[in-house]
Amino acid sequence: MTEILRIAVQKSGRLSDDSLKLIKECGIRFDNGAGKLRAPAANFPAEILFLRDDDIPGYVEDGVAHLGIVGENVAVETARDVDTVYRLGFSKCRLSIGIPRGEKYGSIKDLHGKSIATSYPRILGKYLQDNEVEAQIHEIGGSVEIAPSIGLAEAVCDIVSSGSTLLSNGLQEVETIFRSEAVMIASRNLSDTQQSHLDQLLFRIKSVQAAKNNKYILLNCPTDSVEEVSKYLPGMRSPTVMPLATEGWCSVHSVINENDFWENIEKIRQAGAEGILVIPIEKMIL
Ligand SMILES: Nc1ncnc2c1ncn2[C@@H]1O[C@H](COP(=O)(O)OP(=O)(O)OP(=O)(O)O)[C@@H](O)[C@H]1O
Ligand SMILES: O=P(O)(O)OC[C@H]1O[C@H](OP(=O)(O)OP(=O)(O)O)[C@H](O)[C@@H]1O
Ligand SMILES: [Mg+2]
Repeated sequence: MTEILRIAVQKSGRLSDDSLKLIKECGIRFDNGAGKLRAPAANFPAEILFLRDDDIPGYVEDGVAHLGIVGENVAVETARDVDTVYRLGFSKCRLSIGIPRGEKYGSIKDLHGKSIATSYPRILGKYLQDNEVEAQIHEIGGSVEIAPSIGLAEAVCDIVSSGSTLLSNGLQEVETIFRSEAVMIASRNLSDTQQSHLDQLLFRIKSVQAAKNNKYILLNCPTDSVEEVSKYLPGMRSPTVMPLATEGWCSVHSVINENDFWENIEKIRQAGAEGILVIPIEKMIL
């Protein structure tokens, strides 16, 4: 068995750019020249395969690819025997039911006896079954939102992000049945060596994501305020505090989480901080 990791990514589509960016941010270099469907990594025991996203779970199940990056919607719909090893946080979208705009909608029960066009018959079928609704599922490969306007079905179930595709096809979103983001899936029969390569890769991904979720912050504050300011800047262990040349003032350095950023910045300012600088972090090793 080959000991390198074959990582399958979408060749061209919504997942492609972010998947390749993530691999590159993990320090893995490869040459993906135009039209190339396989690219060996120069500095990691891996090879990148460029495939149709729907095919990726099957390749990973068969062990032809060892890892894959797909939307969770595809991972669940294809129902292959693979492990979801990491949620990657990009390509967030939802699978929703849409009906012609202006039509009345009370609950999913309203779809009883109707026909619904979708590329996700398994996820939709389970949702309908769980809600004891009997509807006719009409499976189509794409351009699903066109279905009601050409008389193919009375409702649709497709991916929604901004909602603009539904809107421009005269549809309204009435029910969200699944929330998705890109996930990394892995084959269930990796060798010990491949598992250790995967552990290394996941460690790098976590470091990249931690860096994205945090900022490095530097500020000046009166020495008397250091304790109050530090309450909002726990940092990785505790903030670094250094005296300024101006007596009675300090410089405080720390890390601040993106989610708490605006709320904490306001409190830090009220505590007397000034000259606040916020700098992106490239990697963060936890
Ligand atoms: N509008 C969107 N916003 C965010 N994520 C999306 C959006 N549309 C799709 N996705 C996510 O990206 C994945 C790939 O979408 P894309 O439209 O590129 O697939 P595709 O047309 O089936 O591609 P392929 O040609 O590889 O089969 C989807 O399975 C979903 O997880
Ligand atoms: O809510 P929105 O922001 O409009 O996004 C939803 C649309 O995005 C996807 O299609 P995509 O544009 O990737 O084209 P495709 O149908 O060729 O895959 C999806 O199939 C929807 O049609
Ligand atoms: Mg596809």
